[in-house]
Amino acid sequence: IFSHTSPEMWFQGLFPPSVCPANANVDTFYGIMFDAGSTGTRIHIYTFVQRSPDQPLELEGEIFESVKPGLSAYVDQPEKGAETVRGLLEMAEDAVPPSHWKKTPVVLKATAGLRLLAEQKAQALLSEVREVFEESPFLVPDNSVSIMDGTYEGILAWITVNFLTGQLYGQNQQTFGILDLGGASTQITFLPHSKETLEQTPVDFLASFEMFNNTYKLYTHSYLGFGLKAARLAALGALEKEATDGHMFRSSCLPKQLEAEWHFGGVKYQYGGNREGETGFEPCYSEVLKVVQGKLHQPNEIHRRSFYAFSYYYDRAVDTDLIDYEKGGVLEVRDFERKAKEVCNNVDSYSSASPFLCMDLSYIAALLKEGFGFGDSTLLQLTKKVNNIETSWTLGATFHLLQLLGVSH
Ligand SMILES: O=c1[nH]cnc2c1ncn2[C@@H]1O[C@H](COP(=O)(O)OP(=O)(O)O)[C@@H](O)[C@H]1O
Ligand SMILES: [Ca+2]
Repeated sequence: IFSHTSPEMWFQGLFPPSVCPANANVDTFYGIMFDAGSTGTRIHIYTFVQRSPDQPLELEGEIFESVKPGLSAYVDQPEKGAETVRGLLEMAEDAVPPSHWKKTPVVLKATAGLRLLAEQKAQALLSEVREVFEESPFLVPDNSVSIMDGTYEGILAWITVNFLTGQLYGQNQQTFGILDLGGASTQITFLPHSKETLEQTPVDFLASFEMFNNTYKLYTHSYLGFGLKAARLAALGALEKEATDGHMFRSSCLPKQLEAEWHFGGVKYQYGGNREGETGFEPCYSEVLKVVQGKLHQPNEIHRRSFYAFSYYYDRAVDTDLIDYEKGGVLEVRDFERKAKEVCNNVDSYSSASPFLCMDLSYIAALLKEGFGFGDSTLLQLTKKVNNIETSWTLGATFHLLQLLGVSH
């Protein structure tokens, strides 16, 4: 059982915690969770305190670091890929006191980038990472390096957000749905209230689990290939083609005169603007529409639920000044479309930021509206951190891990 106290409250006493006599029994626990995403690898080192043996663990803080590119970029150099993990793990040796190393678990879960690789290549990468873990001074549980099922990605991120916003304990639980837009996959997760949703939803979109003495039945799905970067390739038509080498993929979403190269998942792509043809929002939107139209399940109930959105929803909103990088903010779905029009109809003046900005914003608008079926005026809470903790599935995964290891109940 966990509870979350905001950091401000811990320092209300007269004494800092370390010298306060009442804290003499406080136990500290650490948990190390790696997120091997399609665009980068990240380490989350969580600190928990337990004030007395019968009290729940409290989340005290997080240390976060990341490297790019992700493991899948090292598809043919697994050892080099594992070295990036070693570098991050060395940070954990500084963050966790040596006396705690042996009982601090370290786990890595890979998401869509590795799901898309050939099984053998993905396993080679994971086995190199396993060796790095075994050489470390930390506790390496069984199955500590794996590819995570997309269903868990959504559930665990939902747990993180609702835990951090205080919706999983106490009275007045009003949970939030979550929208995560990664590089290679995207997740939608919420707690349905209506019987119709449960009846009209394919069974593999529903997941039951128990936590904090409650049973939850969530609507959740991970769409592989619908992350922002995978969507770029789909819009460019680069996924249908067998041989990408030497072929120039053109799009009306890109600056007319642009010609460039791009590496993703270990493959090189050449792409460019529509030199002869049209550019701008209208033709671009119809390109990205083809990527999502009719391909996603549209639960009616999303119109009546509130959603937190993060990852690339957040990053692209920051890039176009829709929200502040530190503070985040609340947006309407239509704000993404409005920005997409602005950027796409002026694509040359924005291309220094990223030549893909018009395509990315158009895709986000299309995904939300035509993919999931959100209305123009649906409000989205854009958030990167809550109480200074990253909104990532990694916290939910760490809870689950500590529970399995019997550190908490
Ligand atoms: O801890 C985090 N907090 C917030 N955003 C994160 C965190 N880790 C990754 N992201 C975001 O996730 C996006 C990249 O997706 P990722 O590389 O995880 O692809 P995938 O989920 O498809 O494997 C980026 O927008 C990045 O900012
Ligand atoms: Ca991710």
